[in-house]
Amino acid sequence: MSLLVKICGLSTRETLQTALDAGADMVGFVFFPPSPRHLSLELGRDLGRQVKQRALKVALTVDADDATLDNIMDALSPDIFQLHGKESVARLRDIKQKYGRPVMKAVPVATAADLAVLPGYAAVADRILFDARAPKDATRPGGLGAPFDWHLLENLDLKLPYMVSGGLHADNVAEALRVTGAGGVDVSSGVESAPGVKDPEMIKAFIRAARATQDASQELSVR
Ligand SMILES: O=C(O)c1ccccc1N[C@@H]1O[C@H](COP(=O)(O)O)[C@@H](O)[C@H]1O
Repeated sequence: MSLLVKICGLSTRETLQTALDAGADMVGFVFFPPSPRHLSLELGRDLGRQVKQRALKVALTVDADDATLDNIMDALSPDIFQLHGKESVARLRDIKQKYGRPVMKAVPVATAADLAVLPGYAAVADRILFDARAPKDATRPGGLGAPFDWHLLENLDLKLPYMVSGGLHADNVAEALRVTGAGGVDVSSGVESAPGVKDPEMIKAFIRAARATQDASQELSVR
């Protein structure tokens, strides 16, 4: 299966276009006011139209209530919800049922014990996103540019597609993929020049570096 590359936290027409032209499979839009990447519904609507089905639109939310999700559905009509808070398995089930969209559950990782939640989520989620666990005093549960110990995923037996995120950038994405065996990668801070400010060249470099790992493994498999 081909590698999925997600560029998250896009907030301008220019950088969204860069991500689309560079071949991002998923483009992420953050609806979480404390984030420097938070989008208004109006901007979400505008950027969503620009995607024109060239990539999957991902709505990132954190413990959002139904009223918030209703508004995001109306503005962006996301292809996937990325649930990055403490949403329960029951809440995932409700969201899937009410909105008819797949859900990608972010699982914060700091130690092996953090993986104990997987059987519960795996029964309902469509995809898992492993991210570094944020420090207790962080203002947001992700998008902090911090990696986790990828070796914790080395012997993972998960019958569900999964992606990895947290502190990825063009120079470490190949190693993250090699160690974790993930089917996709997600980046925000690693393609920014400052929090919330995406850099077109860094976006292109990240996608190139991720795709290069895929090209290398395809080359090996035909030998
Ligand atoms: O991007 C944010 O501001 C954000 C806010 C709240 C939850 C998650 C957020 N971002 C996601 O966090 C991971 C890791 O990001 P980074 O590359 O380390 O900056 C990624 O999945 C983002 O989608």
